[in-house]
Amino acid sequence: MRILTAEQLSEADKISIKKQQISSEELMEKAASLVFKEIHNRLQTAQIPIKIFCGIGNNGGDGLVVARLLMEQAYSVEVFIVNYSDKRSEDFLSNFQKLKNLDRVRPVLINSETDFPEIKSGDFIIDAIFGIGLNRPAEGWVAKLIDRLNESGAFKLSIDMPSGLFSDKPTDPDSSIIHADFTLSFQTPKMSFFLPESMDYVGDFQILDIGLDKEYLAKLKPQAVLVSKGIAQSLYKPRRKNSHKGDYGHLLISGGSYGKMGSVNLTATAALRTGCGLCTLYIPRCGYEILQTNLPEAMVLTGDDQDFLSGYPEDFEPDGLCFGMGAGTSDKAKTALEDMLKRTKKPVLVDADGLNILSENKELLKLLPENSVLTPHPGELKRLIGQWTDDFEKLEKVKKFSQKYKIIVLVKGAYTFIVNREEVYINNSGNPGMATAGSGDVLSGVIASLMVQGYSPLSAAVLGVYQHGVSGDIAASEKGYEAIMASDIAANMGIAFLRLTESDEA
Ligand SMILES: NC(=O)C1=CN([C@@H]2O[C@H](COP(=O)(O)OP(=O)(O)OC[C@H]3O[C@@H](n4cnc5c(N)ncnc54)[C@H](O)[C@@H]3O)[C@@H](O)[C@H]2O)[C@@H](O)CC1
Ligand SMILES: Nc1ncnc2c1ncn2[C@@H]1O[C@H](COP(=O)(O)OP(=O)(O)O)[C@@H](O)[C@H]1O
Ligand SMILES: [K+]
Repeated sequence: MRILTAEQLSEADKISIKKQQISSEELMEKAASLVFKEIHNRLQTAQIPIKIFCGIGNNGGDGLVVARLLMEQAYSVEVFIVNYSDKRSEDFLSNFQKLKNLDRVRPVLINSETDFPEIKSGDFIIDAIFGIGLNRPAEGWVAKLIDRLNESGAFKLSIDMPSGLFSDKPTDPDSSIIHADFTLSFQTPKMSFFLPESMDYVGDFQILDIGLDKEYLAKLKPQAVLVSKGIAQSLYKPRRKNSHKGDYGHLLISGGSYGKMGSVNLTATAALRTGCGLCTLYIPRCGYEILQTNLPEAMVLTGDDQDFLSGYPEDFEPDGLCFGMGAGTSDKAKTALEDMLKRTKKPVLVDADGLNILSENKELLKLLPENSVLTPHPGELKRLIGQWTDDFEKLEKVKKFSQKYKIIVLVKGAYTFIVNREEVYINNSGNPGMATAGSGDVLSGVIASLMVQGYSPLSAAVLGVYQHGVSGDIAASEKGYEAIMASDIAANMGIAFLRLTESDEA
């Protein structure tokens, strides 16, 4: 699914109306009917008090259509017009008239704080105040109304956008924004749904296909692409019957230090569970017995130092390299990274302390082979690219950084962003149970394993992040969020690949 801006979407509305020879009112009726169906499916005519707050633009128009359709099914509906301006949109006005014609309803105009209705925690609120037309933060009594709705404890369903939230630019966190429990959004998800600063306003969300012109939408340059199972399936390369371990690549994982050998174990386990043919670990001496005992499938080479990573194995030509987990940032580890980068022309994956070493020694960034993959979490990212003022600026900085060094950069989080120059992918699989020590180490193993199996670094990153999340979701369904350990994410990778190749009907 492609993420488009408010501007692109309103242009697409216009083009679709023209091409499909329908009126904008008909498009609104269609869009709002989809919202109504979702509500009706869930409520099944339950007589809970529904309070619909409508602005005076087209988002408000949607709310009016939903109100009418709910009333036709004998729901208990009260409609409030958030009358902040007299510049009502045409489609708002015609739907306002249609609603008044029902004569079972008297929409209440809210013109100031004194008109606010009482809102009880058992109410069901439909928020149709502002949609993608928001052009400044909510102010005055409208802001107070939003605050009041938030404080009410009532369930809040937002149409298209939580009111007060911008779709594709930063929103001032001190402004008033609906804290939706659920958002039903039209045609495509919006960028702010995925950014850590704004995702909490959206609640769970669902996208409703309102039938905008597919041909036109396909031509638009998206802000980002949401990674779906379909995309992951299109990247997947099935294993051939006529193949042997040499066909699936030899990965060298370099990391670890005294007390942190577990990270290498996790990365290597994940890499082997993701199908690389051979896996060699390059580690400090203290890890030799640990890893040879724990993971017989991996081969182990050690450097000269007992506790820290040092040097780089002589006469060794793996198909790909993964550096950094548990490595520490000692001078020896820095030299180990430098030696590795000087010896390889193939894209590498750098994670964890490898990233911290790059942050402290920026000259090493120039040694990264083209299309190398960096996998920072926000803390590591900050050290690499510097502070940002908001999530949109962060994304722009990451794009520039990716362009400058010709590399692929992940921004890990609840939604992981995969940035390849101007191109952005957003991953939607995974769950909060994965916020646990070592799950990033597992991710590195998964991506690096795919890289040595002949996937391009970008495909490996997109498919790897998606599969990592699916594997975490399988672990969550078996164990619950709290009990997930990083090793469970690695352990479920096989099932995640089985799921990937299953058709959805199955
Ligand atoms: N035919 C269409 O264009 C369709 C539009 N749809 C709905 O239309 C919405 C967009 O409608 P609009 O463009 O009318 O905009 P909105 O309804 O989102 O906002 C209403 C108007 O309020 C004004 N405004 C913005 N920020 C404000 C603020 N902080 N305080 C006071 N006034 C402010 C703006 O002038 C804006 O046009 C979408 O989110 C969606 O819900 C859907 O019905 C699908 C079809
Ligand atoms: N709330 C969440 N929802 C989905 N995925 C998450 C969540 N929290 C963390 N993750 C995933 O878990 C991994 C954590 O990586 P990282 O912070 O590097 O952990 P560690 O350093 O302990 O290995 C990332 O891939 C991230 O996307
Ligand atoms: K809204």
